[in-house]
Amino acid sequence: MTEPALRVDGLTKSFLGQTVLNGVDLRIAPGEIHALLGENGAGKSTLIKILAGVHAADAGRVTVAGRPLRPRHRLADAAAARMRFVHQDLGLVDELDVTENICLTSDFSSRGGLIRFGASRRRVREVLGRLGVDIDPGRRVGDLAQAEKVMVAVARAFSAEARLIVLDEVTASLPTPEVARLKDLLHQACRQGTAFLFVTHRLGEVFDMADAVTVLRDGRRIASARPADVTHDQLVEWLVGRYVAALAPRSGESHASAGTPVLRVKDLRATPHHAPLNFTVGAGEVVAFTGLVGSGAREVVRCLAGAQRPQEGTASLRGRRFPLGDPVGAAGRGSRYVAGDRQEGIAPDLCVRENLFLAHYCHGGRVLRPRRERRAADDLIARYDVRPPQASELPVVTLSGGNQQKVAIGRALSGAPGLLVLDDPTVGVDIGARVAIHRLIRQTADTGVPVVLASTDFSEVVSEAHRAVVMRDGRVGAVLSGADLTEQRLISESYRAREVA
Ligand SMILES: Nc1ncnc2c1ncn2[C@@H]1O[C@H](COP(=O)(O)OP(=O)(O)OP(=O)(O)O)[C@@H](O)[C@H]1O
Repeated sequence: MTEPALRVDGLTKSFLGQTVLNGVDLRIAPGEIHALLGENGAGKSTLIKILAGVHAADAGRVTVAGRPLRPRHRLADAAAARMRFVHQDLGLVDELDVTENICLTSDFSSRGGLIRFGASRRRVREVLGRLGVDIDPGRRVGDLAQAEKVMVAVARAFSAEARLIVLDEVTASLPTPEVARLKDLLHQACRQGTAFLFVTHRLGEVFDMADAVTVLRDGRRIASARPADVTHDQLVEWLVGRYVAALAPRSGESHASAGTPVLRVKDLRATPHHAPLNFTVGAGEVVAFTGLVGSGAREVVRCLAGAQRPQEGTASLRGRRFPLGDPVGAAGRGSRYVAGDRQEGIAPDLCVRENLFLAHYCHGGRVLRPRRERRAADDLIARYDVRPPQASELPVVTLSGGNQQKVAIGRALSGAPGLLVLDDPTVGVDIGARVAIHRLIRQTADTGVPVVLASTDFSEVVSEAHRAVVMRDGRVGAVLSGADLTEQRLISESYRAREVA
């Protein structure tokens, strides 16, 4: 009988007396794509870090292709067992080309101590060819689209003759069509015997890509199954511990029509590659900018938030000049921003409570008495379901990634914003928090606040936006609303724009 590519038995780990993994078992067959699901803080990253040798388990055993790793194994042991890890930041060097990035970890071809660049490039071309990836090995990685970067990172892991590749939320900010390209690549690698452990919060990807799925909840393995044998509702129940009707997949709903335009943007060119863009957003309207990665949608939203300086353009909010590319000026007009990049969104040296009140104090809010501030922080933690519930005084960096995102959202929504600007607000958050965040965005919009959203998640765009602006190469490809705003149209318009350009 073939040994599993990975076998995990009774893995247990505690941090500061809190049990984070509790006797977790896992089996992954060679050539299998195995999805790992769990709410924020369920223990997925901790499991992966133990596999990688970053954290030592308190108990349990890891066996790779029939050979047990020694207890408290190190990074080098994981590498020797041919496990490779692709994290969300991908770990690529933008300044180097594809060949250099791939050979950095899997060795350059050399003779007599000298690197043979031609031979290295040929080898990389052969690896990319085996995976069906059409990227020139000489291209600078910084010039690639995000989906291509993900493919280079997977190819790099694959080229090291990996037996098991762990993908930690690498699809989190990839739009639906680009996930389909990644799926083809994984299937190519699987045919050659490589197995994948694949962390995602998108249940659709489990049904679309995975051969098997394991669900963790509060550090315990709740179930493992084949996606074909379970329903969406069953997965949700395993994830959150009960059936929650609100977590069923939502299709586009007819929103109340938007009010009169309050935000007017004129001739905005976010970068030298953008065409001038004119748009308005009504009171209570949610306008989404979307498209394939690199379409230029995100930059438009970042200019509004002040996170990026535009080339040119002017704006007004409720009749008053609104500064573009000026974070302090934008905040002074009541704009609140949730950054897509979590590193940008939190102050890592501060605790959760301090992070929650950062915007309040930075914008001249009244100083609260310590006890009142602690109580208010606890209320926000409960409202946004930040875990653990006693997180108030913990350093924010000890929270799981998704819970850090909930803190950033809580900070933006807690005041009374005059404009809400969101960049992929639900990346990395679990489905329960996603529903809660969407509800809060809608409640905020319902009070007359204009909302501008950049999102790579087409189902989010369909369910939350009144209007979607599909961009490509810094230009508007299409504007969709009402019955035209469907995932299918978003996909076809994203690609149609590419063909037209
Ligand atoms: N170094 C650490 N010190 C203290 N606590 C930690 C540390 N790393 C993780 N934790 C805690 O362990 C728990 C599990 O975190 P983990 O990052 O594994 O969750 P996750 O399932 O990956 O969540 P997410 O989906 O948000 O990434 C969380 O409660 C987190 O606060």
